[in-house]
Amino acid sequence: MRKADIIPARICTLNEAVHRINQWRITGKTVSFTNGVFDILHRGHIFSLSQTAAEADYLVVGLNSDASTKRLKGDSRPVNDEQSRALVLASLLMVDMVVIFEEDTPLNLITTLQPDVLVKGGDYTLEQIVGAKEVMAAGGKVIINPIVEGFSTTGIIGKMKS
Ligand SMILES: Nc1ncnc2c1ncn2[C@@H]1O[C@H](COP(=O)(O)OP(=O)(O)OP(=O)(O)O)[C@@H](O)[C@H]1O
Ligand SMILES: O=P(O)(O)O[C@@H]1O[C@H]([C@H](O)CO)[C@@H](O)[C@H](O)[C@@H]1O
Repeated sequence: MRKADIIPARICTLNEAVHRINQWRITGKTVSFTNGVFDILHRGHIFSLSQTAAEADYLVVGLNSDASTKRLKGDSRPVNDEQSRALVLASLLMVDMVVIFEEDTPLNLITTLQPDVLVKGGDYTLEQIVGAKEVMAAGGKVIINPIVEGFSTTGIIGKMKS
């Protein structure tokens, strides 16, 4: 498959994701998962995605839809629409799959995909990480990656406004 075709092919519906992950699992591969809005990509995202990718054979990213993002981060967000954010994530070397979710949280996505490793950034405590209990109950691992200080989408927007 040409590189240009590989990138959009990484953006999956939930059903496509279940099927593809089952294929990966048949060959004994492991899956790590992280989720977020990933609105204006920055080096903190790259660090978090790289940390998550390093934990398993394949990296799946749960991406908040535009409607979910608005409920979570306010009406002025996202800056970039869900298809654009999905394409940017899918174009990253360490990302193997992107699944957009409409809900307020990725709980249904996580319990459906049952990743071996769930990773979130240090802006969350273990108790705050949606899906952590379920992943650990299924024998998986939950990792909180350090925060790269000084990098956030909100901060970038603020700098652009000032
Ligand atoms: N500076 C950072 N260092 C490490 N991880 C980060 C950093 N910023 C965000 N992350 C992680 O990246 C994922 C996506 O976070 P998100 O899209 O909310 O980024 P953000 O820059 O914090 O956005 P916003 O400013 O809109 O809240 C989350 O797992 C979050 O923990
Ligand atoms: O980009 P964010 O704000 O880091 O991503 C949110 O993460 C929430 C987190 O998983 C809670 O434990 C999640 O509930 C929310 O939908 C966003 O993905």
